Amino acid sequence: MEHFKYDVAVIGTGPGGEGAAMKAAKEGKRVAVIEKHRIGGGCTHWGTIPSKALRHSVSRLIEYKSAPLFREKGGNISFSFPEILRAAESVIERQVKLRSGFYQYNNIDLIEGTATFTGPNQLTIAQPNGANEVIEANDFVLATGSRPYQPDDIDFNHPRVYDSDKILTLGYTPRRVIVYGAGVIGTEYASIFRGLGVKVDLINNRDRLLSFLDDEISDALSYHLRISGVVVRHNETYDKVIGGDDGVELHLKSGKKLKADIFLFANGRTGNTQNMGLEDIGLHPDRRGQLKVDQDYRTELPHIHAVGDIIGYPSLASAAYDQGRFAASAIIEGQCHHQLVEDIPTGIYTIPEISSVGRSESELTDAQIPYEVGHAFFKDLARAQIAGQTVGMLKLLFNRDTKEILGIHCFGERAAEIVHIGQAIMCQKDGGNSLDYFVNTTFNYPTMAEAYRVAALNGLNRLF
Ligand SMILES: Cc1cc2nc3c(=O)[nH]c(=O)nc-3n(C[C@H](O)[C@H](O)[C@H](O)COP(=O)(O)OP(=O)(O)OC[C@H]3O[C@@H](n4cnc5c(N)ncnc54)[C@H](O)[C@@H]3O)c2cc1C
Ligand SMILES: NC(=O)c1ccc[n+]([C@@H]2O[C@H](COP(=O)([O-])OP(=O)(O)OC[C@H]3O[C@@H](n4cnc5c(N)ncnc54)[C@H](O)[C@@H]3O)[C@@H](O)[C@H]2O)c1
Repeated sequence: MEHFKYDVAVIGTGPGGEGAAMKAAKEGKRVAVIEKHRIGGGCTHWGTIPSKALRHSVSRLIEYKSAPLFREKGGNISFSFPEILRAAESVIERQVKLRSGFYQYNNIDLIEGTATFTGPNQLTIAQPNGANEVIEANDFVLATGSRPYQPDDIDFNHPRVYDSDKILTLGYTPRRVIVYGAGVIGTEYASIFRGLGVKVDLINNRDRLLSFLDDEISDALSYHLRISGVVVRHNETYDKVIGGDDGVELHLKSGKKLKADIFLFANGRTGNTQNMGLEDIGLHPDRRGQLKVDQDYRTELPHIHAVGDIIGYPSLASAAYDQGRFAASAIIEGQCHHQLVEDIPTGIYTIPEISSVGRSESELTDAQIPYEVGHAFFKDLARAQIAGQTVGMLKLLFNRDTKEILGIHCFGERAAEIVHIGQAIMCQKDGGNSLDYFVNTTFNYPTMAEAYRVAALNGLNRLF
């Protein structure tokens, strides 16, 4: 039987799938995209977008409560978790509408259903109406994302036990939450719940928070989470989680016991590669559901590419979109002419927000690179004082001989935006990457960007 044949079939409409589909369609390929849920992927529905929208509502609430002008007027504003969820849902709907349009305008066939390989060049798509559609394609891009890792010994069906997907169904504001896992997801959700006034225990199975960050930034996060009221416990591992009618108990291997209204497990993710017939065509995901790819995002089968969370690091929406485009260009041109930037920026939406690009102090010390440090504290910037956002710091690490910027580390309001100013200078070639830029340029005043001038001068003053 003849099946409909495409040049490229993309599975998943998260950032990875979207990047691949758009690039292939723009280059004139006949493209099909298969999605089992709704357009936008985990990024829009369970990951980046909802968590950032929740965090935005909470940080505005904190800002309102701490602004002297509003405090003088009185009025005790508070939000429930379902209320901030509703605000997030409205963003999700706008994203779905926007992204659906992209597929339509670019004449991409969108097929609703779950895709399984039934041959090296064939997909069978189980559709919601029970029908199966079979399509064939010359090339494939797998962009099926990831899901929360769920260890077998924790009962995620218990109504008080949540992961980062299920938490988006929580219908009330708990009084007390245990967040297990102090990676990016755990620390972001700890900030969200604490900002709502919920008592939070954050359990970390390592010895510091987000150890990939510069130590000073990681210490600042610990300090600010702690003074906001989050109880952070390091070097702990769960022994068992017991869900009851009136609460959930966490028993730690160290012998400690904690009780809360809900338990949020946020410790790791697994790639969505199961039940896709991959093994039948010769592709074998590892124990975390991830696939290996080469520099052109090709799996072991050269006509099947994989991007985004299913290939592991960096597992970011930002990177997944680029990877999708690169994979499509490899299909079209035979190889990728671009790669992800070497220094992938980090944007962590805790309260305070964190962002960095480039190397940390300990990495530079280990590499024996002679660097110097320039600091700017938000409390000393006019714009931060006006905005009442005085918690934060920008730190520039630069080569003391060449003044080349080696690392930018920031925490505080809008850190994830601020870091990109420095990133643009850092990636200049032929001497363009120099601290001097920030001293010799004129900044708008008052701005947060001015932090670069302050930090650069601070650093230069340390040279002798
Ligand atoms: C709580 C949380 C917060 C995050 N915050 C950030 C952040 O602030 N910044 C950032 O850059 N990244 C963030 N991330 C990571 C980011 O969301 C992911 O890296 C990104 O979504 C990965 O994109 P993707 O295209 O690989 O997959 P996804 O966005 O997960 O999309 C995969 C899609 O494939 C579909 N699919 C799966 N299997 C099939 C199948 N067999 N057939 C058809 N369709 C299928 C799924 O339904 C889904 O729609 C966060 C993640 C989480 C969980
Ligand atoms: N602001 C952001 O950029 C942002 C926010 C949230 C999440 N994310 C992305 O989501 C990813 C997941 O975050 P996280 O906080 O859950 O985890 P994490 O990456 O910090 O990992 C937590 C721990 O779980 C382990 N682990 C991971 N997957 C596992 C698996 N399948 N089985 C067993 N152990 C596993 C890891 O080794 C680690 O010890 C991050 O890597 C990040 O890229 C990004």
